[in-house]
Formats: sequence, structure tokens, C-alpha cells
Amino acid sequence: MSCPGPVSVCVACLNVTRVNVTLKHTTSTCTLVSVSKPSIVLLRTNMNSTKMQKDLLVVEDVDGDKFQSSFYQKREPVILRGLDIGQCSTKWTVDYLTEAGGDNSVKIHVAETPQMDFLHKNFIYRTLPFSDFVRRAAEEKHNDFFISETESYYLRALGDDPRKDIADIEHQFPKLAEDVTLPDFFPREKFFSSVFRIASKRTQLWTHYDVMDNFLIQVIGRKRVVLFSPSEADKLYLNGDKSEVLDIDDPDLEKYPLFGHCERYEGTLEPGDVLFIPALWFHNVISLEFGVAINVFWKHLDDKLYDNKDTYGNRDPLPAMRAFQILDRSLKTLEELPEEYREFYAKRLILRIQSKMLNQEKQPP
Ligand SMILES: O=C(O)CCC(=O)C(=O)O
Ligand SMILES: [Fe+2]
Repeated sequence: MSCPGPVSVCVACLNVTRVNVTLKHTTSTCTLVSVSKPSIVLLRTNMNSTKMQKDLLVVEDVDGDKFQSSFYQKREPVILRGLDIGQCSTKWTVDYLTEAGGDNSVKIHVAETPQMDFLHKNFIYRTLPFSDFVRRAAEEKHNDFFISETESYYLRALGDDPRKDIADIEHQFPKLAEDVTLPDFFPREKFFSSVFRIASKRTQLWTHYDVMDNFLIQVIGRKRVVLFSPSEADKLYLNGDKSEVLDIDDPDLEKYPLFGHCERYEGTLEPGDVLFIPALWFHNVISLEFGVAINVFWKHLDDKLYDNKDTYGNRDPLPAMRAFQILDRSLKTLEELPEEYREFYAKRLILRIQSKMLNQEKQPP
């Protein structure tokens, strides 16, 4: 690939423009090594992007104001590099985590293959002391195991009583929480949870969305992240909040033809990176190495729109849940009609939703 020359990004609109900055050319992308202005340093451009695949933006030296104006209001994902995430970035090793993690037991996913599949449940839940779990997740071959010596582990930490309590590292892992500085880019009263995410090398988490805004703070290990915009929902073969398309790199296009038309955003988190995942953006992650991350969910909408029994941060907002219930009732009502009438009126319902609710440009052909 020939280098198209120096580029920079407009801080206001994020359009990539050509300006006089220095770039170091690498085989796949150009890395910006110096620039005087603008003050956001763009480390990776969209040069590698195709129509269907875009590189996630990677930006450095972003403060709260810049995050708000350049990224948060646009509700687009971005990788924030170089933020102060606290001493965890230097202090945390497997030995330290096992010592400082406390005596908690954690409920973990254990699977024979690293590609975890929630819809067909190819994993089992097991409970281990946190320290044993961390050791096992960090090793590639296990002496002690549940299924096989190469089994994969994944922890999504929960509250003390997951039916009532919300995951918060300050409560469940107080000593480790002292080492973590959460980005101060949202109002504290909007904070919902902070969740440990620890994974064996190669573990892949199914494509799903969450209903809250999210900073995924990668502390140890590199992670590949793929995101899909909420506007791609009609091509993702959803089952609730999850996509049926498990193998996003080699999808079965006979079964999932529309997935082939999906636009994806892809990037690699390095240790210390923070990925902003706006609510409703689908995400799929692969731990390229043993991975330790913490994610912070916070409320973007008014408090009263969220289900206050939701301890995970993934129940749809209350009005959306009510709308689903009403739709189920109206579908049930159509059953009073003979089949050809039922289909006709089901189509009319779809047309009404399309004309009233969907942006014309985004309507399916
Ligand atoms: O990084 C991970 O393990 C999963 C991240 C995720 O799903 C989240 O932060 O919502
Ligand atoms: Fe998630």
C-alpha cells in the first residue's frame, strides 16, 4: 500500500483532512508521530477502512471537555489512549492480583472452546476463589480443570447478591479498587457499576449490546474489539440483546445473508486504553492475551427510564419494554383473524412502524 500522505483530523467534525504533520508509515496504517495542532492527537486514521470495515478512532490527550464535545455528543465509539487509569497499569500482575483480590469467590464461565456462545450455552458456570481463578485464567494449560486441560475462563463480576446488588469493584475488591482511576468524564451521580472482566487468552465474547454508556478500561493484555452501530440491528439476527452470528470473521452467509452487508468498526485495545462504547452499540471482543479489564457503566438517560431491578445494566429501558409487551398483545389480537388477513395486517403494522418511527434514509429497501 502506498502512503497517501500526511493527514489529520478535524476536532469538531472528525473529518480526516490533509495537513502538514509527520507520519510514520507502517504496513497497514499510518501512525501520527508529531503534530502541533490540533490538540487531539489522532493515532490512527480511517485509511485502512473499507465501506464495510472502519478502523476505530484512536485518540490521545483527550480531556473531559474534548471528550464531551468531540465524541460523547456524537455517540460514536472511540479508543482513548494515554489516560491516567491509576497504578493498576504498572502494579497489576498475576501474583499481585491473587494477593490483593481478597477472599471472594467468583462465579465464572468455563468453556471447552474459547468462542463463548450464550445463545447455545456452550459453557458451564463454576465458582472458584478469585485467586485460583486468576491463576487459571492466566495459564494456557491447567493441572486442575473442570472440562479439559485447555478450557477457557471468563469472569463478568457480579454484585454480592446478583439479584439485588450491582457490581462495584470498590465494594467487592476494595484493595484493587484503590489502584484504579476511573475516567472523570461523566457526572458521578450517573455512575451505575464497575465490573471486572477477566479472560483467558483467545476468549471471545458474543456480540451484544448494553443499555448504558460504557468505558471499557483495558488493564492487562491486548484485546481485539469489533463494534456495530445500533443502525445495523436489522442485519445482526438478534435474539434479545445478542446476535445469532457467532463467527463474525467467517459468518455463514447462507444462514445470515444480511450480515454480509453489516458495517463494522474494528480496533485493538492496548493495555491502558479506554474504549468508549455508547449505549446500544453492539460489541464483540477477543482477548489476544490473558486479559484484565474493568468496565464502567453509567446512565445516559433520565434515571426513571431505567428498570431499577436491573443489576447488570442490560435490561431495555422501561418504555421499550412496555412497547414490546404492547406489540406482543397486538400480535396476539391478530390471531383472531384468518391467516391471510393476519399476514396482511401484520404487514400493515410493519409499514406503520416504518413510516412513523424509522428515518426514511435508514429504512430497508
Ligand atoms: O471486554 C470484555 O470482556 C467485555 C466487554 C463488555 O461486554 C462490556 O464492557 O460491556
Ligand atoms: Fe458489553
